[in-house]
Amino acid sequence: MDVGTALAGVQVVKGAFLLLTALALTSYKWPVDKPLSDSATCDYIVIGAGTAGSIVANRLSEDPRFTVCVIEAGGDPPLETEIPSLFAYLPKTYMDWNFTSEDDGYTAQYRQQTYLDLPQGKALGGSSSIHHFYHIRGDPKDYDDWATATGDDSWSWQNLIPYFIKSERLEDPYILNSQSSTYHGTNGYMGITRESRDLPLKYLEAFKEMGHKIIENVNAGDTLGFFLPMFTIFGGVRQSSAESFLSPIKNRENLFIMKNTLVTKIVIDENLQATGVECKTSDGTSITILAQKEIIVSAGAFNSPKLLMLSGIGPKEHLESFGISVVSDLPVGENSQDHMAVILVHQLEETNDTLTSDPSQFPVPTFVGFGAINKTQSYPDYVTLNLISRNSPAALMQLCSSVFSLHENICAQIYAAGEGREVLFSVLSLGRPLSRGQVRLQSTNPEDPPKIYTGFLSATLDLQNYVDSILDFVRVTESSYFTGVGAQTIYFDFPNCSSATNIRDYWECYVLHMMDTTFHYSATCPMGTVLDSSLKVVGVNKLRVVDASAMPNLTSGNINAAVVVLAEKAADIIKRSQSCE
Ligand SMILES: Cc1cc2nc3c(=O)[nH]c(=O)nc-3n(C[C@H](O)[C@H](O)[C@H](O)COP(=O)(O)OP(=O)(O)OC[C@H]3O[C@@H](n4cnc5c(N)ncnc54)[C@H](O)[C@@H]3O)c2cc1C
Repeated sequence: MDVGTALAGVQVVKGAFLLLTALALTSYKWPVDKPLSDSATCDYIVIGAGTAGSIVANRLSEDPRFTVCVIEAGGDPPLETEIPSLFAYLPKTYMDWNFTSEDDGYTAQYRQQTYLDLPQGKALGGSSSIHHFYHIRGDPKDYDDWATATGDDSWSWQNLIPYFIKSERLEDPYILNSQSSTYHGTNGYMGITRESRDLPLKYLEAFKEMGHKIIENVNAGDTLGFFLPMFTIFGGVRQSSAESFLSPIKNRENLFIMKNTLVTKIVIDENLQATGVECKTSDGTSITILAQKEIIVSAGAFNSPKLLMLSGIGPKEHLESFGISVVSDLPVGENSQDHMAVILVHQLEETNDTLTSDPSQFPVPTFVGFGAINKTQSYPDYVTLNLISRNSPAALMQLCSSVFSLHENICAQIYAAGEGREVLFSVLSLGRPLSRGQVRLQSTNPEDPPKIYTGFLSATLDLQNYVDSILDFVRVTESSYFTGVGAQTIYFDFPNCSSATNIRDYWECYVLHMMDTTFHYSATCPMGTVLDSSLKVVGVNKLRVVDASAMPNLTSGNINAAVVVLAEKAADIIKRSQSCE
């Protein structure tokens, strides 16, 4: 099979899903569309019903005295978003904003196109309706650094634990009977389960032999080691924020969700107070909705800074270059962070068995590792998500070319490696990269995408840290299991790397060829500079940002759990400020 055939197969399945979507099989689950008329007034307006927006809308509408209006650019998530094994079919569809990175002369230079696809969800649930289910809170240091950046200790790991607990409904007898059960909730809205297949266990032992710990519960604060991850899957169904936080409250009378409606501008009056939003409805009509109390921007790490900038909040020079009057001169869009992925592939034992896929589970057995380069350190430098394939070259091809978009020559080599073999497909990222990107306006047209500069490897130390992390990770080939089955690291044949004279040079070159995103866009409107520690936009009243853009820094590992905890705490802050009025 070649990449073209693999992608054509994916397109056929996507086409079939599109036909199914017309039947609206799952529409009964979601809140009905409640279109608002021009000049309608709500107490709270929430822009975007993604991971964060759905949570904020749920918590604020718990108080029946207040009306909460949610304006979401996308529609209902279709059936295929619910089924865990189908995640590879969700990007590059109408549920995706289909953003791409700018060609910065460095990112993705060795791909067919010199940009990266940056999928982001456009539906109720936002990116949690298309994400990959890993539920990993990150390291305590990540949150303690939030507390330092904001000068507010309530953002520390210890002080956020009650919010993690509040959101969760964990179903895992082993963890719930262990000492770390106190870190988990069993009554929250968001169902959580854990990898239960045995296949990853031999890998955990192999990494243990190399000096890594096997961690029982990475979400309890001790992160350095390898472990079976938790997932936002429950009862075989995706636990998007829409499924978890909106579906159960779809009949609340004070909750108004307007779907397929794009917010184009935040209206800010002469007293620097946010008073409403301009939007374009599904039939193209422009209307204004007014907010009595507050506006909460939860449009995600690319669209939130774009919307602020279109509304006059952002770097003065940049806004003025588009003729936008400056309301508050802030470094919006300047601290963009993401986990750059490097794909590593190991070929293991021969096998004719193919794993039977259970649609209700994460598609393949998986394990995760947090490693440190400096072995005396107590927090991780790198994170690896590891997927196991057995005699399934087509599944590997889908990962390579559809989930990620690597060069077709590389995908062809991965396909060949997977025929009749077990393969370990690993996604390695620095937990806390130093590189920073930027989000900028392309134009003043709200329908144009923003310009996104990933900034990957712009901090030169990151490249060295990737190489050190890879060298630490691939030591596993010396373990008994790997040597026993004659495992091989796949050293791809990159023409540009032929001049590498030593292994470090080769891995440097490798990183440049095998880079992609892990979809953890964040920190573009961070607390500490753009926002204060209660997520209020500096210099503007009645306006907060609550989503991945509000993080001062990335958390190690996948970030959905961090966005959830941020939104839970934000809702509490807003409710408390209400009761003080
Ligand atoms: C492909 C993919 C895989 C991922 N895998 C994982 C994983 O396995 N584990 C993990 O922890 N994290 C994962 N993530 C990351 C995680 O899902 C996101 O970080 C998280 O969902 C971001 O939440 P958010 O609230 O900031 O934004 P989003 O959830 O993206 O929500 C933003 C919402 O705002 C809406 N919106 C935007 N602009 C406007 C506008 N102008 N008007 C109206 N509505 C608007 C959008 O349509 C969207 O619904 C993944 C992400 C992607 C894309």
